[in-house]
Amino acid sequence: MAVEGLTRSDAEEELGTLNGWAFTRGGDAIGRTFQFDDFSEAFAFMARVALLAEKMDHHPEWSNVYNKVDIELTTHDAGGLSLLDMKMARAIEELLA
Ligand SMILES: C[C@H](O)[C@H](O)[C@H]1CNC2=NC(N)=NC(=O)C2=N1
Repeated sequence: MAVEGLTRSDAEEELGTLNGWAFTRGGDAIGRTFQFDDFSEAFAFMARVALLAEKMDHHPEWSNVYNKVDIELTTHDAGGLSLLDMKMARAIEELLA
């Protein structure tokens, strides 16, 4: 299913309203590292993000090492960033608020 991509300037504007996310992949994705006290906290966070991903039908690319979770968001169906990535980044932040 095609999803409309974001222009660079729209993506920059959205990014400005998020905390700690930065462009990666030359602007085709956004990424952020989350750090927790231990693995248990990190994995609990991942479980919540997984449920969010299923609800949004939008899935992160991520990795975990002990207490750290690296997340990259991009929209495969758009070949780059879309509003869905920004919406998901915001929803992930809200999980931690
Ligand atoms: C068929 C299904 O809805 C699509 O493949 C969804 C699933 N999750 C997705 N996740 C991400 N990150 N990008 C997508 O384009 C995407 N597409």
